[in-house]
Amino acid sequence: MTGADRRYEVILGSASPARLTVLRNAGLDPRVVVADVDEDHLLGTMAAENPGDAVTRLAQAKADSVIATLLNERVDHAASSDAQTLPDLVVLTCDSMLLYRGTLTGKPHSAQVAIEQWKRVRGDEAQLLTGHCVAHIRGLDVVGRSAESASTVVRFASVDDDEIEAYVSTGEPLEVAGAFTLDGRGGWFIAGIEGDPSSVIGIGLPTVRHLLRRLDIPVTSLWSPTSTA
Ligand SMILES: Nc1nc2c(ncn2[C@@H]2O[C@H](COP(=O)(O)OP(=O)(O)OP(=O)(O)O)[C@@H](O)[C@H]2O)c(=O)[nH]1
Repeated sequence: MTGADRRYEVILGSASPARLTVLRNAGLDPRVVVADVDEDHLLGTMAAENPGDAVTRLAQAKADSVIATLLNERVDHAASSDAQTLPDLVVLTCDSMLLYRGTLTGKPHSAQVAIEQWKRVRGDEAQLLTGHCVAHIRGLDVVGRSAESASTVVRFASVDDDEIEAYVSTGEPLEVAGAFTLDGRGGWFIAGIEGDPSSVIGIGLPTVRHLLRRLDIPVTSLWSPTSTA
């Protein structure tokens, strides 16, 4: 049986509504299983790591957490029937951070930090890094894993203080990496990007396609049936 013939269930190991929307708009209908990872603690142990490797390691840690949850589910199921009869699982996890002048930043979490972030980057450019991990589970075994990061140059417009205050007051930038959204109100203030827009929003479609191909899984075999089919 080739990768194109097998039945898969896609698992998005993320609480990110943006990642879910990107995947649904791109033809997948993932089940969400949120990872339980202390990202700040893990990041603290990776100070010396290359930034791209750091976000990839975070994505892999999220994958480890989600895989453990899924295998526990399956072990319970296997007690009552053969786990081999279950569909294969494709697990997707990510971690996004902004790299600016050598410093990685995640979500601001507060208005003050978001305002400071915008006043630093306005009129300048930075890289939005997203680490990706793809894992393939068959029965009770992880039969494949691949991971890599994607980098997109983001050019920030020369926004004025009033625009920054107005944007931050919406609350939108507080819980997104780099304190901006490309596909939301932040879009007014992004002068341009060089690279994959989906990776900026949270999950890079070309990167995931490439990682799936490494596991001999065509992304088209994961697509939901089209309404015209
Ligand atoms: N809508 C939108 N969200 C963005 C953008 N840039 C970053 N984000 C979000 O910022 C968040 C980055 O934080 P992460 O730690 O990678 O992910 P998370 O939201 O904590 O969710 P987990 O995957 O469960 O850790 C993600 O939810 C991204 O989707 C953007 O341009 N648009």
